[in-house]
Amino acid sequence: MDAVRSCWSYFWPFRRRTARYVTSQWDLDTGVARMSDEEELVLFQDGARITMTVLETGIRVSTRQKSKPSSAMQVEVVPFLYVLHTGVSFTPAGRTILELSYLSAVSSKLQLRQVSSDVSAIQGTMMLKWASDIQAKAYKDVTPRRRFLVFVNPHGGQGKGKKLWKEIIEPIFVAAGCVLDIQYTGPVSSPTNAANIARNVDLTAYDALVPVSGDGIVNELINGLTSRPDALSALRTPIAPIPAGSGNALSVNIMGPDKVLNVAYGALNAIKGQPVPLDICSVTQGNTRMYSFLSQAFGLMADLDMGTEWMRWIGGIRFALGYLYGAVVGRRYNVEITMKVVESDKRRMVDAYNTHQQSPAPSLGDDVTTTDVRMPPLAFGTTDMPVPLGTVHERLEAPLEPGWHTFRTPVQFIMAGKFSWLSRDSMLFTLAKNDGLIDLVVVPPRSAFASIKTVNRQEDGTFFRERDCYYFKVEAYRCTPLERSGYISIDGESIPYEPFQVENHARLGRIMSMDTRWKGLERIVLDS
Ligand SMILES: Nc1ncnc2c1ncn2[C@@H]1O[C@H](COP(=O)(O)OP(=O)(O)OP(=O)(O)O)[C@@H](O)[C@H]1O
Repeated sequence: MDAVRSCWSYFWPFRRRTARYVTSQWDLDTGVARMSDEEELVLFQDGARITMTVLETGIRVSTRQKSKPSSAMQVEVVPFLYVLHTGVSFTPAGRTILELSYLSAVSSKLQLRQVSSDVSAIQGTMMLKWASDIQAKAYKDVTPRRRFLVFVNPHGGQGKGKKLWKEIIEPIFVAAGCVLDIQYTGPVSSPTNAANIARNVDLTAYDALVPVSGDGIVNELINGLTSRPDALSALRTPIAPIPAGSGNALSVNIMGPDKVLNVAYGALNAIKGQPVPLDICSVTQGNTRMYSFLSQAFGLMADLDMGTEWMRWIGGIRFALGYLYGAVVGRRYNVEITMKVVESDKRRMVDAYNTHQQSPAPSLGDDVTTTDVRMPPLAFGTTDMPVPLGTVHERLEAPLEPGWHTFRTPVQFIMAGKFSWLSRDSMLFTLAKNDGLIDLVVVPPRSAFASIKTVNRQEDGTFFRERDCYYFKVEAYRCTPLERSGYISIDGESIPYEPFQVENHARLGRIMSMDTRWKGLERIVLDS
């Protein structure tokens, strides 16, 4: 073999001639599909010659337009993850048709590509094996043809939900052979609100609930599922969010801030993702119990969300404008906050975060199975009951001993959350790990200058380092507004401006994700 190779290189001019011969053969191409011994498949579709070679990690797809033989060949390696479907069908007329659909990453947005080509000239069994091998690699750990209950919010984000669904997401699901039930959601007041549907639907018919929306519909789905008599088993139906709202925080935390711009990636996540556990928080106001999976906000951070609803049409930038306005006006909010602190030392929290990032992600198999399907009782009661005040502080301070602490103090804002990203340009809970605890950030009143100066620190996740950013890991907390009016936001939705209490329930829900870890900073290095 070596001798042949050295002969070959010695006669290099023949190599060039052979190459030319291959090029000229292009003109003689008959347009008949063929497969070489190396399993290189040559197909013809819409005036293009497509050559496919199966590699270890995916398929190399080389496309050349027949009308322009001299044009450059477009070559793309499609990872198996991006392959939606490969199959062979036989027509009544005796033709063999290969169908292959995949997401192409050639342009900045993932694009659906579909090949459907007559491959009758290739032996049928050979073609079947080729297609089924690829299909098996494309769906290595996942069942193909998932059954989805899709919730399209036509009103979500900038009102583009329906268009995104029709033009991008539905074609991808259809190409992947998914079985679809589609519900267009209505406002909370209507019977077609997402919570109502989730409360009543037969969940055994679906592999996932797919909201084409922002976080508001996900919140409604979770509240609908938790209100069922079979709440705990219902919550195990994975939710696969597709970012079509204005904030889309859940999707950012699954896919990362760049991929979240790509709704096709969200569709792929629904098709190929695996369920990962999701903590859910109980929020009580008197005898009302509701659920939150993302964040709770009080003060400026609630005002900039709820107070800018009227600017929804401009997209996510409304949050930035709301923040700037509040900072310049210098609003302060008097509050009493009581919390059960587990950790309040930033250095120790950073160490724990870095250790978590390096250790294997917890799997669903670690979950304790229980026969009880109702929501767990409240460990810390409701706002109707006295809460242990613990040590009472008249001003903010940290670190604190673990246990109950109460602050009575004016604040600029209080925010509690479960994930690093609040939106694709805001990382407030840098140390969050969705790990059974709630990350609670309390910021005292600040000058407009200090607020604006640190805006970019919320973007890059360094805000928690600010001396006046008090960062706590808590099991539960109660927030009592001491002013008459304002906003409280739960997962971006407004609730009455009254005391509210929050406690965490670990791993009750399921979210579909192609990553076993929630997105956040890889590693945090604190200055010495
Ligand atoms: N057909 C509809 N018309 C009006 N409002 C609707 C309709 N369907 C749903 N809604 C309401 O829209 C609200 C927001 O939905 P969604 O989460 O999709 O978008 P968003 O709030 O823009 O996104 P984000 O929470 O990421 O900012 C929900 O509270 C829901 O009640």
